[in-house]
This record gives sequence, C-alpha cells and structure tokens, in this order.
Amino acid sequence: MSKQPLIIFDTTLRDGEQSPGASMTRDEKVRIALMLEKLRVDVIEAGFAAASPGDFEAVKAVAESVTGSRVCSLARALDRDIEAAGEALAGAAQGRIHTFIATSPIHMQYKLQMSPEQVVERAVAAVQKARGLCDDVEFSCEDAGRSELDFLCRIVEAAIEAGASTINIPDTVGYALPVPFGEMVGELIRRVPNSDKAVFSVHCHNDLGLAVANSLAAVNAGARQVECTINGLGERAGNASLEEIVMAVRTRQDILDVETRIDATHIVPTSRLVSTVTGFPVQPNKAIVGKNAFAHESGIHQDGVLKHRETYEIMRAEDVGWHTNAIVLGKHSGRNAFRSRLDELGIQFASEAELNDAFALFKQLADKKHEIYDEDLQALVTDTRAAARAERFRLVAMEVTSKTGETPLARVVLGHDGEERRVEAQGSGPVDAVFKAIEQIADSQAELELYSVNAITSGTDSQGEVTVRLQKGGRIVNGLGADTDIVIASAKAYINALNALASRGARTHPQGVHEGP
Ligand SMILES: CC(=O)SCCNC(=O)CCNC(=O)[C@H](O)C(C)(C)COP(=O)(O)OP(=O)(O)OC[C@H]1O[C@@H](n2cnc3c(N)ncnc32)[C@H](O)[C@@H]1OP(=O)(O)O
Ligand SMILES: CC(C)C(=O)C(=O)O
Repeated sequence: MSKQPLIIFDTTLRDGEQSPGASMTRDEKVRIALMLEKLRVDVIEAGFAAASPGDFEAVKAVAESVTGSRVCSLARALDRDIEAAGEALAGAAQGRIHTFIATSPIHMQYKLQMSPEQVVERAVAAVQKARGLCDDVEFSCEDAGRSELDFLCRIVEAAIEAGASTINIPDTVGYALPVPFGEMVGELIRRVPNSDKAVFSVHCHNDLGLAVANSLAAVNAGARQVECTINGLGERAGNASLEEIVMAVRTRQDILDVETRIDATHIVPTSRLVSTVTGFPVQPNKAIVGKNAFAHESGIHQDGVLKHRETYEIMRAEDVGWHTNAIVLGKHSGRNAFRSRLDELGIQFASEAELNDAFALFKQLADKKHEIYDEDLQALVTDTRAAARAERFRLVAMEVTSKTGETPLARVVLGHDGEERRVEAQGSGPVDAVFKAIEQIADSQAELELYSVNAITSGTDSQGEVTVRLQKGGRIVNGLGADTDIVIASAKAYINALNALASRGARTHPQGVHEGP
C-alpha cells in the first residue's frame, strides 16, 4: 500500500527560540535554516516577524536564503502582525503566513477577554487578511488541547471557508494524553464538513513528556502535518522532537501509513548545530541524537550487537548521521567486546590465558575509571605482558604518605626472586620515596636518565602513563607503567625498567643501546 506524505514543519527557529536563553541572531537563524533545508524539512517556521525588528530581519533573511523548503512566519490574528509577516516573506520562493488565536474557554475569557463569537470573527478576518498577502495560510487554534470540540469544529470550518489550507491543532500546554488527543483530532476531521480542503496538523508540547506520543496518535487519526523542533527545543519543556517523529515514522513503517521526505543522515549534524548555537546541550540519553543513543556498555548487549546488530538496535547509527554505533568498554563489558576491540587495535593474544589475565586487569581498571579508551587498553596489554614474563621484581603492594610540611614516606612490598620483601624509605617527593624504597632491594646501581608522566586520555580519572629510563654501564633500558594513580604507575615503570636490565644483564652493548617494552 502506498504511503501518504507527512509534512514536517520545523519550528526550531520560532517555538524553539521561545525557550528562555535560546534566542538566535539573524545569521544564526540563516545557518540553521540552510541545514533544515538540507534535511529536507517541508516547512521552516523562521520566526514571528512582528516580535521585533531583529526577528523581522531574520524571517526576511531566511525567506531570501532558502528555496527548497517553504518558509513561514507566525502572526497573531491582528492586521499589523499579518502585514509584518507578509512583508518579511515577500522574497520567499515559497512562503506561508501562520496566524493563530486561542480557542479554549480559559484563554478566551482571561487572556483575550473576547467572547467565542468575537474569536471566530477575528480568526476569519485574520485568515482573509493573510490570504490577501500569501496564497498559503495556516490557522492555529491555540490551546486546542483544552478547547471544546463543538467550538473547535465551528472555528475550523470557518477558517477553512476563509481560505486556510492548513489547520493546526496545538496542545499548547502539553496537557493531552495520546488516546483522547488522537480521538479528538479524528473526530474533528470527521465532523468538519470542509475538512477535505485542508491539511490537519498538530503541534504538541512536552510538559508531560508526551509530545511525540500525542503527535503520533494524531497522525494515526489523520493528521498529515506535524510541527516539531530539533532536539525537542521549545517553550517550557519543549516541543515534539523532529528526530523522534521522523525516526518513529521510518522505523515503524509496518504500522504507520505515512512517510516523510527527510534525509535523516543530516539529523545529527543539525542537532549539533542547534545545540552549539543555542548553548543547550543534548542530554546523553536523548533518543536518536544523544551521545549514548547508539552506544553499548554492557557485556550481554555488546555480545549481541557484535553477533547481530539488530539484537539491540532498532535503527542504524549511520542512517541518522552518526559515524557509527559505539561499543564502549567499561565495568559492565564482557570478554567478547574486549577481544573484539583489541583485535581492531591489532593486538592479538597468544593464548586464552593471556586474554584472561588482560581481561582481569581491565575489570580492575574499569572499577576505577568510567570509560576505558584505546590508549588504556594498549597500556594494559603492555602491563599484562610484562607481568607474564617471569620477572625478577614484582610490585606486590605499596603505600605512600605525603603530607604538607612532612617528608614523604613510601612503604613497598616487592616480590624478588620468588620472595616478598618489605621496605620503606623517605624521599623528596612521593615518587622519589618509592624509587628509593625499591632500590633498597634492587640495588641496581643504575642511573635514572628520564622520568616522564603523561595523561593517557583526558579527564581527571585518566590513567597516567609513566616512562622511566635507566642507564647502567652504557646500557639504556626503558620501563613503562600505567595506572590511574601516577605514583603506582611510576613504581610499575621503574620495576619494569629494572626487569629489563636484569633480563638482559648478560648482554653488553658498546654504546648506549635502547631496550625496553
Ligand atoms: C503559544 C505560542 O507560542 S504563541 C506565540 C508566543 N510567542 C511570543 O509571544 C513571542 C513574540 N511576542 C512578542 O514579541 C510580543 O508578545 C508581541 C510583540 C507579539 C506583542 O507585544 P505587546 O503588544 O507588548 O503585547 P503583550 O505581549 O504584552 O500581550 C499580548 C497581547 O496580544 C493579545 N493576543 C494574544 N494572542 C493573540 C492572538 N492570537 N491574536 C490577537 N491578539 C492576541 C493579548 O490578548 C494581549 O493583548 P492586550 O495587550 O490587548 O492585552
Ligand atoms: C501558535 C501555536 C502554534 C503554538 O505555538 C502553540 O499553541 O503552542
């Protein structure tokens, strides 16, 4: 069965901009509008031309820059607002004037202080005025979600009669629930005698977190335009999110009779642009565009995704503009994901036992650190391999006391030729104290030529990677150690270098020759 088109009306630049703190300059609106055009949005509501000279200029600039989408301006049911909208849209390849008036008893009585009859009259006059300036006119019944159905039928019929070709039913305060809202929209379409002369639209707010659900319920009931915003930006708790509507429609083609023209591969870049321009970050668990929307950290899910992506993914990350999905290594990850990531890094294990040792170290590290990066894995494999060689010195335990005004003290337990030995030493700093304690056992007579510390990744929970270079009798060896505690990383690096000296002690080098991991 062929699908009917669902018109995607984006109001990021108008209702989205009504979020406190999200106002945009003319140039920012043009940048976002050009991105929305690329996304193949059908209608871009660029602003409210009568709101300010700046918004008038912004609507005008968007109207003159965009050709692939229809550009729209909002206007109250007042001549001056409608004239401003018409003037701002004059240069548009395809323009639309969107006029509105509230229809709920509470808004008519307290806000507009108008009778229902006056509201109908004003609506008709506004639509006629707009039609005189533009041949595409949308009429919205503000607060329709709390309006009486009989009154809605009356005003909608009159607005269509006056020339509106789109009738928008907003749930202005996010009060609706999906089933009754869908029923209301369906009933309106059935009862309005001239409903076939207009496209029915919905505009849902998210005060109860139901904006997308309510919009889809209305689509099921016959609405063929949805008003929405990128990242769900909008007044108070926001509007229905464009990316969620579009991907719900695309993903559930089995039960929805509509399709959109949207090129979903531009969704993530558009979301990023809107977030950067407005300074509103996208929460990590936001559907479609959140950083975690296609990321898997738990072992069972990772195993499933690696075996067959659809076990845990209902959409492809690439289809909405992500580079790829993500297997994030952390404390809930399992061996399959661990092995697979190391494979991708070109690291293979000689045996299952070596993999298990590395995996055990990985779990210990993951308990200390939120996310394990590739650099952490590389350091960890170096550590495992060093530990696997039957080495002369092995760090068993250590404790360092470092207090303001006191000389640092290190207590170290070192495995040495199969025995455990305890030593303690003071030093000018904690690392110096640890090295001195180790030297009490090793007595290497080596010279420390280099000591350097690097943060492997960013963040204060990053692992420190330490390089120690020792020189003895013309031989130079490097030792590496990594840990979230840089003093422990230093001890590991020093011991690693001592083991390198010890294991190659029989060989001599005429000049300084670098050896090490
Ligand atoms: C649900 C929505 O999102 S609707 C869009 C909301 N967006 C905005 O309000 C942003 C742009 N708004 C603005 O810049 C200003 O409010 C303006 C320029 C439109 C109007 O500013 P002001 O003239 O100072 O009026 P103010 O905002 O204080 O009050 C709104 C007036 O419009 C009236 N009004 C509200 N909606 C409508 C309407 N759809 N049609 C006609 N009049 C309306 C109110 O009753 C009130 O009238 P009053 O001044 O006679 O009491
Ligand atoms: C003006 C209309 C469409 C609106 O923004 C609302 O009712 O929320």
